[in-house]
Amino acid sequence: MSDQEVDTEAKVSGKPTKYCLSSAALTVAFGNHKNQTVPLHNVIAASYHSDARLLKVAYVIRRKKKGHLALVQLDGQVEEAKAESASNFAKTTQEWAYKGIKPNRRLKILINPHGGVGKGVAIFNKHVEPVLRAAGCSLDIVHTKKHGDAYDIAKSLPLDDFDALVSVSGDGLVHEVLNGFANHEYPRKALRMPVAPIPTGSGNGLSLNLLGPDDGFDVVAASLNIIKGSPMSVDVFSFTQNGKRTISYMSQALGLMADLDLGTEDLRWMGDSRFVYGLLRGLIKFKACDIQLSYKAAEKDKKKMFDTLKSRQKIGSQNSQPPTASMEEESLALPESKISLDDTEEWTIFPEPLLFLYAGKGPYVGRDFMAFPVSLPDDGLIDIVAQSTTNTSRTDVIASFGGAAKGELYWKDSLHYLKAHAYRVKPVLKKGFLSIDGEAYPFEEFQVEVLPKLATFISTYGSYNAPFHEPGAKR
Ligand SMILES: Nc1ncnc2c1ncn2[C@@H]1O[C@H](COP(=O)(O)OP(=O)(O)OP(=O)(O)O)[C@@H](O)[C@H]1O
Repeated sequence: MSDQEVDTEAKVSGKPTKYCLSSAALTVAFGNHKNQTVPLHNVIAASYHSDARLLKVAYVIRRKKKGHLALVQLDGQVEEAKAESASNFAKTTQEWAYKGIKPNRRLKILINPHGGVGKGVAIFNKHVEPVLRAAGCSLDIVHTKKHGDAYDIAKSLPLDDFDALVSVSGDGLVHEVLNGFANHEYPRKALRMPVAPIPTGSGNGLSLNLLGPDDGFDVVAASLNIIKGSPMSVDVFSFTQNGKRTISYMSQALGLMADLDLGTEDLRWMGDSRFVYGLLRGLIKFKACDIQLSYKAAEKDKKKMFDTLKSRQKIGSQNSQPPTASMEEESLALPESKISLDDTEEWTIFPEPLLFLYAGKGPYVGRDFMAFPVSLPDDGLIDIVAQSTTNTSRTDVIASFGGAAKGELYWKDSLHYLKAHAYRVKPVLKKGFLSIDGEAYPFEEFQVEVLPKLATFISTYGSYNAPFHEPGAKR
């Protein structure tokens, strides 16, 4: 045992068990079983209860290499002679497991019982609540009863009573929460409240972006993120339509990309497969959506955007900590729009008919589609993807969707990809779908502008966790 290690022993279910703690991991050896080594990040609680001489340790581990995380709670009976060592061990484990992280977080939890295939409550009760309770979090749980409840709760949330807001839902409820915060008495302070998803909707893009493709649908990984993750500042968008401003945090879609979401509501029973079905249906029709797109571009060079992403990934979490706001700043209103609706200076009108327009932040918009692979949480820009119907065939576009889950569409010459400060859409025809963060909005003229670093999510990685490579690159 080195200076950096602490150990103790106890009996778990009558079996002698050895615990060894290093600065990186906890190792547990039960009787003759193989040692279990748990990274400290996955250790969520350790305590010693002198009255019953009980050492309690809780962590989450993957039982199979590619399996989901599962909660392990060890209650070890400690011999009298080992009481002091067990007590020190518990204290040190708790300290090391929460280095730089606030333990026992106070959580406001919103559950949409009807999100996705309607299993949100059951999943929360069985898999999420036990983990959060084992970590000593305090839970204030509300089941939303209708559309709009999450907005109202966020709008009047007593901000000092909670460390984070947890949304047991899909991406739609988070849209409501952020808009509730934007209309709070102290909107800036409200938007600094860290928000984290437990993925139980049909669209769970936010969870995929924060946790990555392997863990994005793992509700225990999402719980661990809530317990151990750090606040990460993110840009959001000001979406103005008919003089009304709404906050969008993820995506705006028109044409094929809106049809596959809003045009497949009747196929909810399919879970997120309905998006794939909608995509194929739309690609076969290959119908242009009649809109005029214009934007204020910041960058169009795909290689440069890719290189910026890679250098940001190298810096990792150092960049992501939210700046602390002063009291005066926190009581300010939301920032005003900087770009007026009639501004045309440095604006470009996109000249081609569009199969779809997709704009947003966060690489994944669904499990099967990394739409914005070079998106960054806080570059102050919005990524815009425009697929024209000229100079490309239906077969080419269908073929290019083969690599959509890995963001490979990005490299196709026929796909226009750019980063912009703002953009504007004017529908030419009357009929169509417009999806804002997966929610239906009127198919009417609108403008979108970036509001830098206004909202806060809880993140384990300090940026999005979406693996994206150059074509042919070694993995
Ligand atoms: N009890 C409820 N009954 C009906 N709708 C609700 C309820 N609670 C919330 N909603 C609404 O359900 C919508 C979708 O929420 P959620 O984020 O959970 O799922 P989603 O993945 O975005 O969409 P989906 O409904 O396709 O699963 C939101 O607009 C929200 O306002």
